[in-house]
Amino acid sequence: MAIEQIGIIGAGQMGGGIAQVSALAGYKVAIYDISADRVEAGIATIGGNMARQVAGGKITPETREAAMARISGGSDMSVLSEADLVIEAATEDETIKRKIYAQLCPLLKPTAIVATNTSSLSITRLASATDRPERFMGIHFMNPVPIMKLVELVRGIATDDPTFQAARAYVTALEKTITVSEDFPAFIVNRILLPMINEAIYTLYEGVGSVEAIDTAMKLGANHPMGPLQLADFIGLDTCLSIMQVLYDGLADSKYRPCPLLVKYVEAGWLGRKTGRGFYDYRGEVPVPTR
Ligand SMILES: CC(=O)CC(=O)SCCNC(=O)CCNC(=O)[C@H](O)C(C)(C)COP(=O)(O)OP(=O)(O)OC[C@H]1O[C@@H](n2cnc3c(N)ncnc32)[C@H](O)[C@@H]1OP(=O)(O)O
Ligand SMILES: NC(=O)C1=CN([C@@H]2O[C@H](COP(=O)(O)OP(=O)(O)OC[C@H]3O[C@@H](n4cnc5c(N)ncnc54)[C@H](OP(=O)(O)O)[C@@H]3O)[C@@H](O)[C@H]2O)C=CC1
Repeated sequence: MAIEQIGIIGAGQMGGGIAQVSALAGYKVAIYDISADRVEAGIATIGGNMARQVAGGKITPETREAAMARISGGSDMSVLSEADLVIEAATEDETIKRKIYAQLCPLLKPTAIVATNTSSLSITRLASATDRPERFMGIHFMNPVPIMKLVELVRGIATDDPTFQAARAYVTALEKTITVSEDFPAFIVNRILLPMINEAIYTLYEGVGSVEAIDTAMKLGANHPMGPLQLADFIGLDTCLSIMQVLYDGLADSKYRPCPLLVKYVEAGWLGRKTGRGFYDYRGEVPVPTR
């Protein structure tokens, strides 16, 4: 089926990024979040990010204006009722996602496809919380969406071929590269990346190195664009912890045990950049390590 309108659930960093690239590729986009303020702030951030793209010569001011005009949103879920493809990018919590699908499905066109941007959760299990498991799958973008080239596509056990092909056509129109992953905990990228980040947090926890030493070591010693603790703050420590918990529970192997220090940061509400504090404190002019 042809996809023209995209619905996005969650106006956070991922929902905003997916809305941005979709609107720039010519799709009409409706964003839903629980609070109208959150939707407004999300759309303002997209405007700011597109302004950076204009300043960098990546897009013209006219392209930005036309893309912004294709984006709308609200805190009433009915804003998604005309969507051909809804991409859920709400908090990485299975209970939240299941509640969203229960509310969403009755509002949708029968032909609409529902996708999740989950970082780790079982696509098959999430599909079973919808009225359309055959038209449900994982479309997993990477952060920051406008920059990262990769999108993982993940079928659930019931996903049908037209759904998979429609998702493939949509991601191709965004000029992203696709990898296909089987439906196992955290798929490919996060199965490999998150244990590395968790190990960096253990390295800090055990006093092997400071925040700065660990990040400098991996930036200059392994040529990573960001140090693992900087990247954890960028992803969001709540999301990192959820992914480790899904790996630990789903694969039943103690090597995935979330570091207690990661748990402590999340319990403190120090979730990284999005809350102003994580392994670094972002509230001043330059990020300052918190340990
Ligand atoms: C958790 C999951 O489920 C899966 C995941 O996503 S895991 C996380 C995967 N992501 C990563 O590993 C990211 C690692 N980090 C990087 O690749 C880089 O540090 C980075 C691309 C994020 C930033 O690169 P940088 O060179 O340090 O920063 P910066 O100069 O600010 O940005 C580079 C360019 O991207 C642009 N940019 C960054 N974020 C942007 C956004 N949201 N929208 C538009 N443009 C953006 C900047 O404007 C800049 O453009 P110019 O080159 O034209 O100036
Ligand atoms: N961060 C990353 O690097 C990546 C994350 N992902 C996945 O994308 C999804 C979103 O992550 P991310 O954008 O980082 O998270 P954020 O915390 O930035 O955004 C999540 C958004 O969902 C909203 N939300 C919470 N509950 C509901 C609800 N019931 N209905 C609608 N919206 C809701 C939140 O609102 P409020 O703030 O008010 O709670 C927030 O605006 C997660 O599944 C995550 O695993 C995938 C790839 C990369």
